[in-house]
Amino acid sequence: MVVPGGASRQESVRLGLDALPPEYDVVLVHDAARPLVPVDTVDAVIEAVRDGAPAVVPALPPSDTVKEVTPAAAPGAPEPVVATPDRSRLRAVQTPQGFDRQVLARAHAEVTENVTDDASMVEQLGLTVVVVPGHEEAFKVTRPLDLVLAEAVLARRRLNDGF
Ligand SMILES: C[C@](O)(CO)[C@H](O)COP(=O)(O)O
Repeated sequence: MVVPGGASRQESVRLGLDALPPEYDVVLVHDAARPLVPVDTVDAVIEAVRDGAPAVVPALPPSDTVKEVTPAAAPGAPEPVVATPDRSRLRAVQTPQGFDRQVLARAHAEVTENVTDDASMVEQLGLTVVVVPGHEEAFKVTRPLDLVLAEAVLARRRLNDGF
């Protein structure tokens, strides 16, 4: 089933949820921009939801040190650093994000502010979101270099797996 998207990522997810037949109680929200996510990652997300987690995200520890900044005083000016979060507690989150259907529906009914992922809406309900291991091949293909990497991943898969 294909449903026309909305004006925002949240609205598109909500429209998809509204159209979902009643028999499905686990819902995955995936970025089309992550076409190479391995099936094992998808399976791990589904399994964690089936095991009782209200919301599950695949994620990787960042390999860079991450800084929090304040916005630059003028466009192009250097940004002042305000903090360096402890990297061992940070995770770079991917998709598909998995949800108990009722929980995701409640999040979309109650949370109105703009967010960058659905799991953060569940966090705002005060429910626990859990992390399962993500995969380096689940990166977003949004920049020219990502396309080069995607082609390399596909070439390796063709060589190793025949597809
Ligand atoms: C959901 C997401 O992929 C998690 O990293 C990310 O937030 C999506 O961001 P986008 O700007 O909507 O691609």
